[in-house]
Amino acid sequence: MISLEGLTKTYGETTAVDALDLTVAAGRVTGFLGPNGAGKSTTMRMILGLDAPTSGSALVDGRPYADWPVPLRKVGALLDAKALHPRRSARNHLIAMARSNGIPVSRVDEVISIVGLTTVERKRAGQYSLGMGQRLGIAGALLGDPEILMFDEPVNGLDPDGVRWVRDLMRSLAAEGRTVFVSSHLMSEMQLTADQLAVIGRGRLIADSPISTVIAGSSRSAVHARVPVPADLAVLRDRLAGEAEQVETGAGELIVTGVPAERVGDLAHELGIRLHELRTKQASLEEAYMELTADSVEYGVAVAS
Ligand SMILES: Nc1ncnc2c1ncn2[C@@H]1O[C@H](COP(=O)(O)OP(=O)(O)OP(=O)(O)O)[C@@H](O)[C@H]1O
Repeated sequence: MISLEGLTKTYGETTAVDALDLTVAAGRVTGFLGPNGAGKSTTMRMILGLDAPTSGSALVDGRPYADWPVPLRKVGALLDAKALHPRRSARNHLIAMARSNGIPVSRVDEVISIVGLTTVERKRAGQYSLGMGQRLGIAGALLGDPEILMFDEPVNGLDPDGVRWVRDLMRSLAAEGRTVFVSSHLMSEMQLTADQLAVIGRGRLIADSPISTVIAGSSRSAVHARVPVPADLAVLRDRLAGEAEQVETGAGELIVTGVPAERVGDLAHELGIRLHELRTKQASLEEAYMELTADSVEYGVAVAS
């Protein structure tokens, strides 16, 4: 488990992370989302003790990362896949990491095989493609067989096969009961990978909810009710107007937000109105995310109105 309490980091005038309270639980994948510059990497760096908080705390299983006797066995992280010695082979890089953390070299062979780098393990890291570097970074994160894993943009540069592999890996790590905390800008991928979402903007927490709640909360998630008799459509619309967030009338249908399909169905039944279709159209995570962060985008492009 990762616990952030009042976590704050300022760099001069910039508040990168602003009084963040967040618990990242074990046994699920928590997606860490937010626009560029929102403070995701800074938060992850503070969890690993690479940056000191200005105030507040970041604890892993109740203690600061550096207080664990062998931190790499507690938390494995991929923060910057390019932070490698270019002349060192993947194998030697991992052996050096293993030795300095008291991890047996046999584990190096295991993780190289898990990430699929066996055929290139003796090649210098400087000659690796972006995707191979990501795989090596993930191997480093897995080296200590840690309970907690953090990945900053792990699918950057991976081909579709690699993206799927990372998704399956994260799901299986969480299924083993580990804490998986992963940042990404790829919403379609997060929708397939994460159980829980922590969304930040300008260093502040915007949402901390199951992914289904984030999607259900979007105004793009709506109930569509097809009503064959126009007079009935108007009656049902007027009845819903009092309790729905929004009721729009389309061609022979009502589009209702803020009221579940069950309620629309029950009301139609009470009013003796026939429905030919009643369905919930879910927003995509991308749509929900764009709404949530609309006020927090710092580096957006001005749109002509
Ligand atoms: N070492 C530093 N010195 C000064 N400012 C910094 C430093 N590190 C980060 N910042 C600033 O802190 C803010 C948060 O940056 P951070 O890299 O944590 O955001 P992020 O959410 O990871 O962004 P991205 O999605 O673009 O990677 C930004 O305004 C950034 O410019």
